[in-house]
Amino acid sequence: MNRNETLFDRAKAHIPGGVNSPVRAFGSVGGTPRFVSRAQGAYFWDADDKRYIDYIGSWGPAILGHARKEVIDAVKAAADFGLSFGAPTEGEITIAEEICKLVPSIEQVRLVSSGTEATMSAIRLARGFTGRDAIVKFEGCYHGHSDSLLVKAGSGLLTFGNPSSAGVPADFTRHTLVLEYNNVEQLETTFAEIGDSIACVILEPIAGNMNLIKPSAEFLAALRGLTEKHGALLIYDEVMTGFRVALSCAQGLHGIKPDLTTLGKVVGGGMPLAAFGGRADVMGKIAPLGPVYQAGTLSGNPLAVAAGLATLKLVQEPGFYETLSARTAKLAEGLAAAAREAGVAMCTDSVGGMFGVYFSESVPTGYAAVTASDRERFNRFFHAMLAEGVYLAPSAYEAGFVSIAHSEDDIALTIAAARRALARV
Ligand SMILES: Cc1ncc(COP(=O)(O)O)c(CN[C@@H](CN)CCC(=O)O)c1O
Repeated sequence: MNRNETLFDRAKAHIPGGVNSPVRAFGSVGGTPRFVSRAQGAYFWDADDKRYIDYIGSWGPAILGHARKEVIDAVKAAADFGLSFGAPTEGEITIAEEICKLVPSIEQVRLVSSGTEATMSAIRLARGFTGRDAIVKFEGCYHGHSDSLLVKAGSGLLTFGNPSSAGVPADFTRHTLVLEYNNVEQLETTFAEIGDSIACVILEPIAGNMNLIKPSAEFLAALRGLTEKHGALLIYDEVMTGFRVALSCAQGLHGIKPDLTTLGKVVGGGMPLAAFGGRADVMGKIAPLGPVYQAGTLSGNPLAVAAGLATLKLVQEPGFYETLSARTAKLAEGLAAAAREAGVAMCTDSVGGMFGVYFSESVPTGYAAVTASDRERFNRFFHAMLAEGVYLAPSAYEAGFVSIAHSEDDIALTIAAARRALARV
């Protein structure tokens, strides 16, 4: 056995499934997870000291590449002054000011420690602000694992959701309606029927948890118009897209002003920091100002704030997103060209530093199309690329991520590896 296999066996003795987050177990693609021993820039090395070009980047946070010196130094410096105080610090003010400057729809922001906390809190706030219980999400969008969001679509259009996880009482999901992403007509019908009882609609404004799926302009316009008309709040879950697709986030690309936004991943630079924020009148309902309770021992943790501030400073460097987007597009186009040359039905898409690889004839526009793609062929491609030293997301239903540390050479090496891999799948 190699060291990854030995470590996986050892991990399973005391950690359920051997991992601290399910997707890491390679359950969807099979095989043995790679245990990271160290990482630097675009690369990580596994327990057998094999190098991989990393296209997960911690599922989005590592937009600067791993172990970026300025971020590491900021965390080290902060650590010398203490790790956590349970009392306010100036750094929390500074990062709140930076987030509000970069995301104009956010007038007030509360820091938390994970995307799940951010979306759970934003939904509770929307319910508290509107006095309504019903919420709307979309099939294929993931917003973390709070009970009211672990829901699969009900049988009919206006039938509320059923739990998608054991341990979630049906009662906890009976206020959650699950609709189809990009389905404008269904959205219009739903709001016509029950719009005045909907507290909020939450969506990934560019989906990344059913692979990369882009919204149509009509869908975005309908979301904003209908929520406004019926007094429901529009929550943009930008945990993945925030500062990933553009400095102004997905909402800046769309020219849409949501009522609330959730952030995570990039905003914490790889440390446990996430946030929810938006309209001041809505945020004014959150404790200690208002009746909606929310709290956290490690919220606004000084080391996480230091990593986030260092990251937000560096992504504002001139040309950062132009370079990142161009590199990511070059990768996506190169992979698609390699598939055409190999006669393999694989296509790609990208936006900012995110990309999607689909084993289908055309780029999917929603969940049903993604699930119709050739997952088995993706799994073979995943392992062929792993053997080539390229680490893609271990699931056909996840997006990939490029960092500013991925060089033109890394992109060229990846495309060359794909040519060899596609000949074998
Ligand atoms: C749009 C969006 N919203 C919320 C979350 C939950 O964030 P966390 O609780 O994992 O920090 C996520 C988490 N994303 C997954 C990647 N598909 C995290 C990886 C994992 O679960 O291990 C997200 O993508």
